Amino acid sequence: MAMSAPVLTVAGLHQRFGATEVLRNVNLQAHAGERLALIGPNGAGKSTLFNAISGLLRPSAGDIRLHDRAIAAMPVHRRHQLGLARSFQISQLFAHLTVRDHLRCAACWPDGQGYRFWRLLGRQSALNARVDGWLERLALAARADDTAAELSYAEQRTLDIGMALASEAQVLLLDEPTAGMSRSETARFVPLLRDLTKGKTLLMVEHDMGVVFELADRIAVLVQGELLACDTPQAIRANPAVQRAYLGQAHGDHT
Ligand SMILES: Nc1ncnc2c1ncn2[C@@H]1O[C@H](COP(=O)(O)OP(=O)(O)OP(=O)(O)O)[C@@H](O)[C@H]1O
Repeated sequence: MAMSAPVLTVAGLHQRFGATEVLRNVNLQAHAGERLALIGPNGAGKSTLFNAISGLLRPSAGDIRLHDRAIAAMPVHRRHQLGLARSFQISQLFAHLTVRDHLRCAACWPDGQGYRFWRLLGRQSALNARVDGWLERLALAARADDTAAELSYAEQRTLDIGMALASEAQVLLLDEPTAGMSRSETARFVPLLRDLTKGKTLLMVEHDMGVVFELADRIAVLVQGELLACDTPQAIRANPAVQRAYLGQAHGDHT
């Protein structure tokens, strides 16, 4: 994995809000098929980094590259067209649209048709077969004709992530994927997420250290806007600077 060219590169990233520098010279790479978790204390700059990568913020300085394309100045939809999708902590679903129709919308995206043609495309059997496949993989087949509002919170998160996957995004940014879930929902969701995202490049912000250590291939630790370390879970667990800055307390709290 370390030999492959990075899929996502953050290089020398700075983010200032007025006089306050919230991110300072952040350098990060994610490789194809790698699951990278971003952790750090409250206010460390995790959401700010996510916002810069997904396109909600224009960095003050530095580069963000998707494969070899510079994306730091691109609007969100262009990044999505290039295969970068973000799932939000609060699901971005339409309350009255069914699960099947959500997935149908998302599955139209790679055909380059845009959302407005989804009704027309819905008649096509290839698209329907693709959507049926996603319903199975997401374990949402029994909920296909229910509206998003009728789903449990965990099912809504699953659908939200499923839409990113159905749009054939290769790089997924997941904003606290298990936040708000009960322990049993999290226990069911983590293996599902692992299975669904196999082969995808994943960058996630997650506060639950149990989830982080179970899912991540590498963990990036952000402290006060600077990247303190980025390494395997074992190395991060053993890193004295990380323990001092954050993990000693947080790991004990969450697991
Ligand atoms: N638009 C903004 N304008 C000014 N300051 C901001 C803005 N957005 C974030 N900040 C500040 O930047 C710092 C980092 O915030 P950020 O939300 O990125 O941290 P975080 O690591 O995601 O925290 P948490 O774990 O609590 O979500 C905080 O001090 C926050 O107050």
